[in-house]
Amino acid sequence: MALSLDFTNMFLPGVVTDAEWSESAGRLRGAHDAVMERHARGELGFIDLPEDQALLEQTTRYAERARGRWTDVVVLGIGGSALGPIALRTALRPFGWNGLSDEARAGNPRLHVLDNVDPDTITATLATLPLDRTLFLVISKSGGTAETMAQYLLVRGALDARFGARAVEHLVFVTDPAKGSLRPIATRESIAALDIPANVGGRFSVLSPVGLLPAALIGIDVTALLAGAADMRRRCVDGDLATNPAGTFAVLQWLAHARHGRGIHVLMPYADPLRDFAAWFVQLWAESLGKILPDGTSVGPTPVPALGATDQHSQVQLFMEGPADKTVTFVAVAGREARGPIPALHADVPDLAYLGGHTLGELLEIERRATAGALAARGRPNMTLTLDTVDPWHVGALIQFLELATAYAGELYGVNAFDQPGVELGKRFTYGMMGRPGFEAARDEFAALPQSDASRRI
Ligand SMILES: O=P(O)(O)OC[C@H]1O[C@](O)(CO)[C@@H](O)[C@@H]1O
Repeated sequence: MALSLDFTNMFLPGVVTDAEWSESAGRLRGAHDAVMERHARGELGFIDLPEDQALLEQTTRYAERARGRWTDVVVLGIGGSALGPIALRTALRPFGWNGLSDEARAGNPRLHVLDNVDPDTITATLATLPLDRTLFLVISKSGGTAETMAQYLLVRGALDARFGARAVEHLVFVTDPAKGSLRPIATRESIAALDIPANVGGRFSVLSPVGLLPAALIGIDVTALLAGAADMRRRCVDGDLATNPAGTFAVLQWLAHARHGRGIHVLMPYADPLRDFAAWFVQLWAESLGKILPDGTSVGPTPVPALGATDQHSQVQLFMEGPADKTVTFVAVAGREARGPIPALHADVPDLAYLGGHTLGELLEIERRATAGALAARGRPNMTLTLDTVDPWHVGALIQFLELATAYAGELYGVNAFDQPGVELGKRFTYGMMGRPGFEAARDEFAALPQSDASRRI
């Protein structure tokens, strides 16, 4: 099977029981029906993205026209508008844009994703780019996020100064079809603009032009990406616990948390190309599920990113012997056993000699199995998602798997997985302090908070 989930190690003494598992069948059916009802009402557009031919064509047509013109593509965005493009770049153009030789890039541009407003990073990036050969993708669902707008203003200033009226040729916006500040600017100035459907939220948008456009521009097969996602969508077409992999994952995570206090959910790929998927998953799981219930109770799991084997020498000590409050989901990649043969040298040095004749691929997979076994031996629940290979099809399937699982988990936790009210207060304080009109009350509310106390500084 192209993407499989082994959840044997969730059924350990003191963790998920067979009785809980059987009882969960109805629970998943309820969650699935609730998700599908919202979808039928026109919400949760992420479910339609794998089969949205119009958006795929919009994207590929733009990428075709751009072919050969740019050496560098820069995404301006943050959160869901940056983490998806980064995860795709790392997975499918491995070793980073700057690690690929010109030949390996086969004429495709390099992809940079700003993802922050650190002045040093942005200034340094802009200073090194060949502006005349650089395309900037301004990606924002809301079309108004402060960080992205600030990045845009900086870039726009540089482009205007250099190219005058032709600056707009270096820009493409990816945003809501109607709302936000970017759309009217695009219309007024004839800047190319691609759509994020109104019913697709930022962290669920990687399979819209948010992820597809940067991916297509650097030569990733976005048709295969969507085909893999569509296949996963079909596998999750009903709410049957025996056949729905995303539902199974969501139910197990929820049971481990709600029934057994395992609310820290580690995602640990054993494959460098998938390392940034863990960061993408963190936003998806955290921003979707960390919420306040109507009765005032705060709920939600805490996602933690990790990387195998690297984190075996860092976080795994905590996973093994720290508080019994975690689940670990490994992501394995099959079929790499022959890769990276280790030379048989130093036959007289036992600490080295046993490695000779094995391969790096074998070592990595054995280390993953050893860690999973060791955790299980200590009663620490874990699962393994296995991809046959890391290619666009499998990455698309992985994305749709985790997005559907998040939607189901929202129902199981009893929260709306598709809003993020908790980030608003900090934004209002920022606007107030930055002098944005209409946010004077927020500025005053912030000023009235207890201020930093000199006696508590060192
Ligand atoms: O794509 P936008 O609208 O600029 O939002 C960026 C990010 O900001 C948030 O709205 C809040 O953190 C995320 O949900 C979103 O991914």
